[in-house]
Amino acid sequence: MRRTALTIAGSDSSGGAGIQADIKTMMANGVYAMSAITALTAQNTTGVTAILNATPEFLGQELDSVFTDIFPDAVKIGMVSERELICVIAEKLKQYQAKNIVVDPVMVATSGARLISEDAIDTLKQELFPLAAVLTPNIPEAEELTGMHIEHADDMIAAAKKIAEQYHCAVLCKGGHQLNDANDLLYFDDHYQWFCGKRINNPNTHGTGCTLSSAIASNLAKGYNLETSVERAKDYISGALAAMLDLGAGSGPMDHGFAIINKYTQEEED
Ligand SMILES: Nc1ncnc2c1ncn2[C@@H]1O[C@H](COP(=O)(O)OP(=O)(O)OP(=O)(O)O)[C@@H](O)[C@H]1O
Ligand SMILES: Cc1ncc(COP(=O)(O)O)c(N)n1
Repeated sequence: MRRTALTIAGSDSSGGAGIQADIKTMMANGVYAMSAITALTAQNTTGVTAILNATPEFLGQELDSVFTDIFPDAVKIGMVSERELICVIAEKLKQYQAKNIVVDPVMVATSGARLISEDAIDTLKQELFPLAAVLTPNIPEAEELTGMHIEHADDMIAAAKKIAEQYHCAVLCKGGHQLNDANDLLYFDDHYQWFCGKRINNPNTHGTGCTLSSAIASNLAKGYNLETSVERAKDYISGALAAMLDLGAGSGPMDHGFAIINKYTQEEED
């Protein structure tokens, strides 16, 4: 039977991050994708110009519609910018006993735009983190969550441990951007494991965080354990970066469809 996954996140009009990246990733990873949209963003590869949040009532109705019909085998949570929206998500996830929850604590876009209000970060920690199977902060997010300064690989271990112990969940601290790009640290069950990838020299990294967390959720939905899901997700994102899609004037999107070459696309590609 086809496995299913739900993304609860914001829409990116340029299609490289957010809901659009999540759905493309889930499809490319072989699961049926569903969405509950928390916000519309007017955004492209150079920046975010406007954000329109869903109302908490509407988000609740989206979640009811999904959970009462096609129950997701995994849930990925991305951009949620307001406290009331976070509370509705937590309430519904508990009500429906959602499983395999991956929380990407999205705070700032690659382009620099802030995607969560300051006061919502505490609510995110209190309401959503304890429900997560795994949290996937990047280095600035891990710094914000711990108050620590992360400069070396050892700092990533210490920060991930601190977050994991505080919220009783696994933590994948992503090395991207600042430190060592392709090396991510998974802290779980009182130990850690590095997932080392080959750094791909591609400036187009818009949506890497969304893509990685959705690929992890997809693999959890298919029944893989956490370590295997992270390994497979890294393999997928490396392929999407290595395809060297080059679109837009800023940090462009990856090629989420790099692995889906079939009779409908082959003729045009040749
Ligand atoms: N140049 C690169 N080559 C290979 N892998 C990369 C590269 N840059 C990032 N990654 C990988 O992409 C994944 C996402 O990490 P990253 O730190 O970019 O997340 P993020 O900062 O949340 O992303 P974003 O905010 O851009 O969406 C990680 O597995 C990371 O190792
Ligand atoms: C709707 C939405 N969600 C998440 C991100 C973060 O992705 P990135 O940091 O790659 O811009 C984004 N830009 N837009």
